Order: sequence, then C-alpha cells, then structure tokens
Amino acid sequence: MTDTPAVRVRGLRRTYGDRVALAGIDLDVTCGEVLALLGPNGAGKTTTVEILAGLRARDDGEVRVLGEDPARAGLTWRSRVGVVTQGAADLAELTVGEAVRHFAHYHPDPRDPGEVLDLVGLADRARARIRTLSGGQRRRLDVALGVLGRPRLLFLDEPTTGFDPQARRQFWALIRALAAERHTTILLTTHYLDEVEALADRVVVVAAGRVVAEGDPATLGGRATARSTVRWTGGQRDTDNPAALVADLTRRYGGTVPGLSVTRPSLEDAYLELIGAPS
Ligand SMILES: Nc1ncnc2c1ncn2[C@@H]1O[C@H](COP(=O)(O)OP(=O)(O)OP(=O)(O)O)[C@@H](O)[C@H]1O
Repeated sequence: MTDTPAVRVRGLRRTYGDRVALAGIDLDVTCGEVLALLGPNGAGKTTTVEILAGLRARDDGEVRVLGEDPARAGLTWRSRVGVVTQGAADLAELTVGEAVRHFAHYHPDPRDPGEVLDLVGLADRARARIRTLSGGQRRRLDVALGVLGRPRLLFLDEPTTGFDPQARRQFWALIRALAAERHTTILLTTHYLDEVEALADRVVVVAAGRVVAEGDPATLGGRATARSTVRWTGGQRDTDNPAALVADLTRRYGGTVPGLSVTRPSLEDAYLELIGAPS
C-alpha cells in the first residue's frame, strides 16, 4: 500500500439534459482496498465508475485516478486500469482463448493468457466459442479481460448480477484472490448486501447522486451499537442490554426460553434506513 490514494474525487457533478445524475460526489479509495459503491437504481453508481474509468465525461469536479485525470490520461494510464462494465464487447464468434490472447496484445506487460484463464476458472473452456458460454462464464471472461493487463485498479460494475448462488460464491473467491495480490485496488458496485459483507473493506452508499454514508460494512449506519431486538414465543422487545433481558426471561420461564432470538440491525436494515426506504 502507498499513501497516495488510488482514487480521489471532489465535487463530482454530471447531468444528462436536466436530470442530475451526480450532485457533488466526494470519494477516496485507498490503495489496496476493496471499496463497494452501493445504492438504489439510478443512484449514479455506473456514471461514477465510468467517469473514473475515463469512459464518460464529467460536468464539474476534481477527479484523480492513480494520480491522473481520466479525462486526459493516456495509454500508459489506461493499461493500469481494468474495467468490467455492464455492457461487454461483442466477441461472440471468438473462442475464449482467442479473445484472451488477442486482448493481451493491447497491454505492455500482460499476464500469461493461460494463467488468467486458470485464475477465473475458464481453463477448460479455452476452445469454446464465447456465444456458447453461460452468463456466469461470460462474466468470468469479462473479468479475465479486465485483469489481463495487471491493473493497479480494477472497476467492477455489478459483476454478479444474474449469477446463481454457487457462481456468486466462486466469483467472490476470485475477487478475494485478486484483492490478496499486491497492488490490486478494487472498486465494486453492487446491489447485494451479502456481497458487500463478503468482499468490501469499506462501503460508500450513494442515493440520488450524493454520498449518504460511508464506513466499515460491520458498523455502517451505527448498526454495531444499535439496540438489539429480543424475540421469544409470546413477545419481543428492543433493548440496549440483551444479556440482562435474556437472563430475566430464562428465570421467568424456569429454563429454556421458547423461540428465543437476539438480533441487531442487519446491513440491509442499516442500508434501507440510510437511503430512506419505507420499512
Ligand atoms: N446515457 C444516459 N442518458 C440519460 N440519462 C442517463 C444516462 N445514463 C444514466 N442516466 C441517468 O442518470 C442517473 C444515474 O444513472 P446510473 O446508471 O449512473 O445509476 P446506477 O446507480 O448505476 O443505477 P443502476 O443500479 O440501476 O445500474 C439515472 O437517473 C439515469 O436515468
């Protein structure tokens, strides 16, 4: 890790016609971390990622990605940034191996194409035409292409949308392996709260083009210190001291408390509260 942030954004604004997509976003991503950008549909996540990746223009604000302005950065910068967006290129008639070998030529110091296919679990599909891949395999190929150039920073825009549960777990293992490599910073957008808990060191919540919260997934929205809810057959109560209440119930029931559970707000509870969703 270094002290220079991988991403530094101040006052980022973008409108489409009279629709304000980004109303002044501030964002810092530290080198080596996995940062999740979370927010409801239309919050501005894709717009933010695409501006940071140099794929979209901004109206206003200061943006530094790996120390450069993506609107002006050149080929050397581009080779240090990996992008996996929602609209992947149309490569249907190539085989998996051909695609990876072809795109390796775009990078000054590419990873070995065979190693990349191993990394994403596609080695046994190298000879398959891309149009024959399943949705999950296709996304893995997108990631393979995104990491070919040994990026210092990897953008993943909703990488597991449409995956089955097993494919999501495998994908998480892949992202963890990448994150464990030195110098790979990951900025991930997602709608899945379990994905944030599984992968992210830090989470930034955006809603209507603004940052509404940021922090550690375990403590977001004050959930680590929030009141607990104790439920049992026949009752429920919110309390700051669940241990005392459970002890009291245990005495009252003369032993086992029927249907006992003690819960704190989940990340989903904290998130829905932060974005102002009706409960
Ligand atoms: N090319 C475009 N032209 C016009 N409006 C756009 C365009 N792209 C995005 N917008 C609008 O900008 C706002 C932010 O969209 P964006 O795609 O960045 O949100 P998002 O958080 O990625 O949403 P989702 O979770 O649905 O992918 C939305 O109101 C959207 O309708």
